[in-house]
Amino acid sequence: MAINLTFEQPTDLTWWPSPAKLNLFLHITGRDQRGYHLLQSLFQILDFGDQLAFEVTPSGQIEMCTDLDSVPAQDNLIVRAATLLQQHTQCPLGAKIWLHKVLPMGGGIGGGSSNAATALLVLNHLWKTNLSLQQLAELGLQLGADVPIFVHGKTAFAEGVGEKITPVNLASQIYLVAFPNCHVSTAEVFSAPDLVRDSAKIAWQDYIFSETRNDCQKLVCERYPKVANLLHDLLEYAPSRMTGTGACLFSVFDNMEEAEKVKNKLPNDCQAFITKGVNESPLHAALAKSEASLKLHDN
Ligand SMILES: C[C@@](CO)(OP(=O)(O)O)[C@H](O)COP(=O)(O)OP(=O)(O)OC[C@H]1O[C@@H](n2ccc(N)nc2=O)[C@H](O)[C@@H]1O
Ligand SMILES: Nc1ncnc2c1ncn2[C@@H]1O[C@H](COP(=O)(O)OP(=O)(O)O)[C@@H](O)[C@H]1O
Repeated sequence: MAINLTFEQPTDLTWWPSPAKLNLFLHITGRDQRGYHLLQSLFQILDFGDQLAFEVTPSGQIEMCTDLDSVPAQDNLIVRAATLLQQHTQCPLGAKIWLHKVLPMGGGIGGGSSNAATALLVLNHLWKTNLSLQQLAELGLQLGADVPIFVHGKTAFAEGVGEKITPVNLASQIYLVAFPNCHVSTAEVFSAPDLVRDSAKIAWQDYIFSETRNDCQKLVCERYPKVANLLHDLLEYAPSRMTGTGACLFSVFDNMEEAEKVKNKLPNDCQAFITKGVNESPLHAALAKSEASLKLHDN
């Protein structure tokens, strides 16, 4: 059973990264038999995100410690990921899991999916359940289309509903990510009759930011004036676009100073952060370090 415990941050546990992503472009190229939208998208992993801490317990219980009141424990993607891994591997162990949330939820920056991937990867490590990245990605796909991207932990070109992944190396750029203080439901966007669904397929090698789009952006801007207004402001300063099905927007910069100047001009009620794009998830770097140190201790 999953329960929410009082939020008390541990001081002596390792905090594991759970990074955000951007969709540098998002083209809708059709639909599959279920009606799900077939996409082409460039997922950029960011060096910024939530953090999770884990304590392995012998009880078999999954316990969530968070002040995130809006999501009941049993619906939390972290608990769902832990339970899925536990059931799939018949692992008798449990875990107490702390979440330090900084990413806006339902903003198209993948916070929930990333949290699920961090839970799968770290518990697989701590419980020694030894599933491969591919097996974890397949489990993760049951929780959400973007979970496999975060499990593989590479900036990547994705097709299908996000499960066909080709890692790509992008030059690191600086991103200002801004949340227009409104939530856009993915289901609402994908059920809109006037959504563009017939973009021509491209080869990712041909990717140039200015020649790609987010096919959901026009529709979201028409329905959500807050998104349209913030995008209008950002476009005055830098190349800018919506990520995922919104509502977050991002602007691309060559350096932190320029990004900082624009961030300072944003309205006060607009949550925003500046970070750099990375080709490998900070979680994978942390896991590699931890596994290497375990091997050192074993020898
Ligand atoms: C389009 C992306 C790009 O990153 O948007 P964001 O969620 O990040 O904004 C994601 O792949 C979103 O995937 P995910 O976040 O798992 O979608 P869900 O919330 O499960 O989808 C809600 C509903 O949207 C529809 N849906 C979702 C994904 C998809 N490729 N086609 C769809 O038609 C389905 O009806 C689904 O029931
Ligand atoms: N650990 C979690 N973090 C964020 N959202 C979660 C979590 N668990 C469940 N959810 C639910 O998933 C939804 C989508 O979250 P998120 O991944 O942050 O958005 P998006 O897919 O738009 O990037 C949230 O609105 C929330 O109801």
